[in-house]
Amino acid sequence: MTVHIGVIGTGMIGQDHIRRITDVVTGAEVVAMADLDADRARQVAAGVGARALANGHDVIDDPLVDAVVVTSWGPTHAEYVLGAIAAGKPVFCEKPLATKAEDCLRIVEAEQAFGRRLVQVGFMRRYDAGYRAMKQVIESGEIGAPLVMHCVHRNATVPETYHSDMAVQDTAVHELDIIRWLLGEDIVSAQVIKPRRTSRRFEHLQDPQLMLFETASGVRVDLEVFVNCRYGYDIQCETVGETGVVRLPDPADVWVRTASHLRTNVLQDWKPRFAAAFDLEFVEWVASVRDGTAAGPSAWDGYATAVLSDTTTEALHSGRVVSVRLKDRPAFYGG
Ligand SMILES: NC(=O)c1ccc[n+]([C@@H]2O[C@H](COP(=O)([O-])OP(=O)(O)OC[C@H]3O[C@@H](n4cnc5c(N)ncnc54)[C@H](O)[C@@H]3O)[C@@H](O)[C@H]2O)c1
Ligand SMILES: O[C@H]1[C@H](O)[C@@H](O)[C@H](O)[C@@H](O)[C@H]1O
Repeated sequence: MTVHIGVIGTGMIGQDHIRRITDVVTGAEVVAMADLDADRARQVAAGVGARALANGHDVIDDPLVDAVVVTSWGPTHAEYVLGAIAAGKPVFCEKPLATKAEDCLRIVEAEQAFGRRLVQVGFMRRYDAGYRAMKQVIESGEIGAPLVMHCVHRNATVPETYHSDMAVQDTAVHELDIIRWLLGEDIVSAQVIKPRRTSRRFEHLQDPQLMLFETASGVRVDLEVFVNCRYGYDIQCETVGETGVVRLPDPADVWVRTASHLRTNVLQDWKPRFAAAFDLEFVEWVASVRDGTAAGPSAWDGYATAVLSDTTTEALHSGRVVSVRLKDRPAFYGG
């Protein structure tokens, strides 16, 4: 059976996912799409022989659409995810699930009322081979109980519209999810330390930021977010356990020795770094839609991450250690 997909939001990542569904995933086809920019939707739709519809709700309600992909701007996600749940259709939503934690809760409640998981959130790092291998090592007990985790998230640069709160809301949000997933427990507090700012970028931006988290069992995590590091896109993660250490590998590249130098290249953005993870994410999502067995990052993960994101933003502004106030996880989500 071919899964017929409708896409809402045909901007940068929407187009990338449409290409992925069309060229990489078997057993799926994009049949309809919409964008606030109708010309853009028409152009992208023509490229894959799909229909451009007037708006996102028409995509959800289209009888030929089996499942929905939401890749519009963050503040519009909640409306479309709630619409898909009301229509009883599986929905893949790019991060964030919603920009407000209370909207994530409304989604969690609507999904439970429907009675079966329909929502998957686009935390693609869970599909990255390096992170998967690291999780396996942690869970095998080979390095003993995890004690400390060191993370780095660097972007070469960001546009001027990027502001200090986005360091957590747009960037560190990936670590907020992956830390919980790797360690299998929740984060209970957050603190943000503001180092000297880079002089190479905007006056309004606190960059870099050093975020400190504590998990329920007492693991301490430090995360450096530096979004104007200039040299490239660099993601690092190291977990220190009682009897060993496990480290995320750098993306494979050749080492060149010449003219008394040894060099290798650094990737420039997230697209090539996580291309294979995005591919696998969609292969597995389409398979789960076909089988009716949702398995990836859930609406609850989207909610927990939104609460953590709010907590960390509060910590940035207050300069204090802020406790995370999460609701109890319902049994529906494995609580
Ligand atoms: N997983 C990741 O690593 C990753 C990477 C990039 C972006 N994202 C997320 O994907 C989403 C889109 O990001 P992007 O970089 O593609 O942005 P973008 O601005 O390139 O594209 C967003 C598109 O949504 C459209 N849009 C806005 N409001 C709409 C509405 N109400 N209905 C229909 N279309 C609407 C815009 O016109 C635009 O074409 C964001 O939530 C972003 O955080 C995730
Ligand atoms: O939307 C992007 C994307 O999520 C990247 O993975 C992250 O490194 C960037 O900071 C963010 O702006």
